[in-house]
Amino acid sequence: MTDEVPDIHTTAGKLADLRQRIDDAVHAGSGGAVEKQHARGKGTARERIAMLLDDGSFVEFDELARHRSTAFGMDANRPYGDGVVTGFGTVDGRQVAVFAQDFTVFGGSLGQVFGEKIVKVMDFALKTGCPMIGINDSGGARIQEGVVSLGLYGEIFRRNVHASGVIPQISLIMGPCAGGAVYSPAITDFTVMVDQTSHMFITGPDVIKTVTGEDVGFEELGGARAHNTRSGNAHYMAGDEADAVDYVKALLSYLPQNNLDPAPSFAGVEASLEVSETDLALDTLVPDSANQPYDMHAVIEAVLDDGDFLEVQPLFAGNIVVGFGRVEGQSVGVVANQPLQFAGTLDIDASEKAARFVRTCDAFNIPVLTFVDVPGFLPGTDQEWNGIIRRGAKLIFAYAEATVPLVTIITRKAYGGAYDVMGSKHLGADVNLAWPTAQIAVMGAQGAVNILYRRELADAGDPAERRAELITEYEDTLANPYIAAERGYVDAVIEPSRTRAAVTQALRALRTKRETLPPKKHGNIPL
Ligand SMILES: CC(=O)SCCNC(=O)CCNC(=O)[C@H](O)C(C)(C)COP(=O)(O)OP(=O)(O)OC[C@H]1O[C@@H](n2cnc3c(N)ncnc32)[C@H](O)[C@@H]1OP(=O)(O)O
Repeated sequence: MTDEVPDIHTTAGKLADLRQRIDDAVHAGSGGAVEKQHARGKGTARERIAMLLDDGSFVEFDELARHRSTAFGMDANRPYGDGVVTGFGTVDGRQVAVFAQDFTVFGGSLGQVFGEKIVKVMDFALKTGCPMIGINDSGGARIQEGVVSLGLYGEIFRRNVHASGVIPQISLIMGPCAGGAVYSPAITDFTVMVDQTSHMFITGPDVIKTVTGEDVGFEELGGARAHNTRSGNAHYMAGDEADAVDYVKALLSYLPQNNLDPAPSFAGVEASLEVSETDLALDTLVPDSANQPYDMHAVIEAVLDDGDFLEVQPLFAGNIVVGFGRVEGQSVGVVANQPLQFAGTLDIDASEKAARFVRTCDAFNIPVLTFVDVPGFLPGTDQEWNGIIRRGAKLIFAYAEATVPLVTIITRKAYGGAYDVMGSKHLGADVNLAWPTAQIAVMGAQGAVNILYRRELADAGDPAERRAELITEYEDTLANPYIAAERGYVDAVIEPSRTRAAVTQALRALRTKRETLPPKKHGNIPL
């Protein structure tokens, strides 16, 4: 831009003045700050928005907003935009609202005007019913503005809560996100972090060192890997910013604009119900030995269109697998026990991961497919004392209150309380199917025989031989799907190769499902 001061008494001058202000806003961060940002492998707020939105679709709000703070000499530095870029645009032609915190201006710290801009765009998303995408890269509450900053955080959290279950909310963490600032992403539906360049924590390494004496670095404490593998706070660990943005776009493709919209569907896709080669492979998937694992991904991919499965939280609680796919072009959510990890047992992390996912699907009108191979809950004092009772109950709560179509397929084990929990008929599933390899019982044969025949085994001449006989008898009598089928607890026992066709037919029939729960203020899910 030229240094020439435009004559604002003329129309041409007024236009030139506007252009100059816009240019100043676009270049609010200093050259040095932008260079530092790029050197860290990070984009600027505007570069990130450009990566997310369809070309030329971005419409900005409050580009010329500036802070009114005078403390600590702040009045000498009043950049346009105040460190956050907000507005709306489209992703694959569908509207989204967006804010991107700009670390190159005041470290992306949140002051009053910054906060008001975010509040405004959130209100816009809620009243127009479009997804809200937040890009976080910030030093947190703007220290110079004190409690006003904290107030605005509270305003944002309240809107996150009110928007929860109404519009999809997705957080990208692309830099620091510390202190109270973490609670906005925590309330949103999905949090995506970038490996090595993003951090989230309530208290940082220095405070931790002072208070507890622990030595821990940023990355170990709150990096993308820590939150994707240990805490479960994040849903995807991206290799870089482009990967993170691609994941968010993929997520959006499965989600409706809001809770009043049906989930996206690619009209005109009609699945063949003929058994295909991929379908046939399922007939030989389950090993003869009940102790041998197999990869549940094979089943999921055989059922979903083109085998496309977008896994959510793939690095956390691998004993349960959750994610999105499509059946006949229609979005579905998948919840599946994974025999490859802890034999697919349910523990606290798996229960909470699946419960949140089922509730996300239910809020956004996405049918849930559940694949069951679960030997029970993970035993141990660690699990009991950390609250597997109340935390495992969340999964029951989530299934029982879900009113979207629920289709459950038992591939092998469905033992004990875990049988009930995993999308059983009794919790309200619509169509329940079992493979002939299903074992639906109170417990596995070993445990059952030890309890039922303790005295007989103690007295037996050859206890090992007698135990083997009793185990076979138990397996032949109880560890199968037919007792459940006799009672209608499963609607049909099907050959594995018929699974895709059976699921497709079930979902076709359930498209018109309407179910409502008794009116109430809200349930009281055990938190
Ligand atoms: C509710 C809450 O949010 S509580 C949390 C309050 N926030 C904090 O405690 C974090 C404070 N900030 C920091 O610790 C560091 O700035 C970090 C770790 C976030 C980033 O460190 P670096 O990448 O080295 O960046 P650096 O510290 O140079 O910050 C960049 C600029 O942003 C400014 N800045 C960073 N955080 C803040 C803040 N919270 N308030 C005001 N200015 C800030 C810095 O003063 C610096 O300004 P300058 O370029 O004019 O010198």
